[in-house]
Amino acid sequence: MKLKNKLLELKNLKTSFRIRDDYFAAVDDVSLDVHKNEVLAIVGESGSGKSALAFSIMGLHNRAKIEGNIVFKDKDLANISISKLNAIRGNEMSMIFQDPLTALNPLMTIEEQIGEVLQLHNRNLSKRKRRERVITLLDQVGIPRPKQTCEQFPHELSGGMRQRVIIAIAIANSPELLIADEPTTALDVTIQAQILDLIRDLKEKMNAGIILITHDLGVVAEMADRVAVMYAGEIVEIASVDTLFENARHPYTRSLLNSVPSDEQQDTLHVIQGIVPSLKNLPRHGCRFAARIPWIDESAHEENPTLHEIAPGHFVRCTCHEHFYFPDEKGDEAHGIS
Ligand SMILES: Nc1ncnc2c1ncn2[C@@H]1O[C@H](COP(=O)(O)OP(=O)(O)OP(=O)(O)O)[C@@H](O)[C@H]1O
Repeated sequence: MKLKNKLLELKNLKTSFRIRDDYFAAVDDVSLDVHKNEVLAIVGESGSGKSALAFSIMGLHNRAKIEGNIVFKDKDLANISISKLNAIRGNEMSMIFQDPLTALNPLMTIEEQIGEVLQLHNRNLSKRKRRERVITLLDQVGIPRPKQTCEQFPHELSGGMRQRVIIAIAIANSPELLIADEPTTALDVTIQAQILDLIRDLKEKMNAGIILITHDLGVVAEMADRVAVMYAGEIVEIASVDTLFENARHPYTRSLLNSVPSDEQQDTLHVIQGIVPSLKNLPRHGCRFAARIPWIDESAHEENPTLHEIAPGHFVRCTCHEHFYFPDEKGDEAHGIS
């Protein structure tokens, strides 16, 4: 796939949190690009660093140490003043948060909350024009009675409606980059499909670049152009969505895909056991996934694993993928760690 119009470039991004007297990297040396009119999905288990990555791009970590570069349209967000960052956030770049209740102010009406974002980035907007724009946005995100909803408070709306309001806020100023962190996790399937349609519209009609963080590989298959797989703070594989589903290489990606039952695979479902270690206990040297595939010989791993471009646009970390296999269901004791 030919990609142009780079919108965002992360260069060796490292986000570390302080635990007692030391810093521990939750995002470790991540480099990736996002382009206009592209959905880049970021997948990985809980604790792999997806939200920490998103919050770093938005500059929302209070006390984390951020190293590396976050280049958005030629500005390095990791190294600009908070006032310059505030002019970009909610305007050229915005985020849909996981939990609509905590992201909305319970004491403000829906009109006030959306109006606030509009006003912040366009002080000359008259009250009448602002209200018109709020109503248009609510209509655009599929809220059936926008005028009535304007007067309501968040607790008066259903989960699906609240999530639509969050999206209306996120797209209020037609962002060029949108980060959606598990935007549909809490919603039922029908609402989920509608919200995903809205995000797709934003990409296609407004030419936006979208980072979609999700656990759900079905959502990835439906929405993504490219996929980055994160494990223990690192990107372990990046590929186009078709390549990822047809020819995933990294043992972690393969086990993620293998944990989703498919029609052909009813009898054998090899799930690699264990979880992402806690931040303090992350392995910092060698292949971070090695402990979860102990039946693969140590010599298969690189000493300092890097991302290798094994085909155009397809990057895989470490050489262990060349030697990886799922242990036979019967016979092999080393089926995973518990
Ligand atoms: N503010 C913080 N202080 C200390 N550790 C943190 C902080 N935020 C996140 N972490 C740790 O960083 C690691 C990555 O967390 P993160 O929330 O980014 O994972 P995630 O992949 O988004 O998980 P989930 O899918 O559950 O949201 C975890 O070990 C988490 O406990």
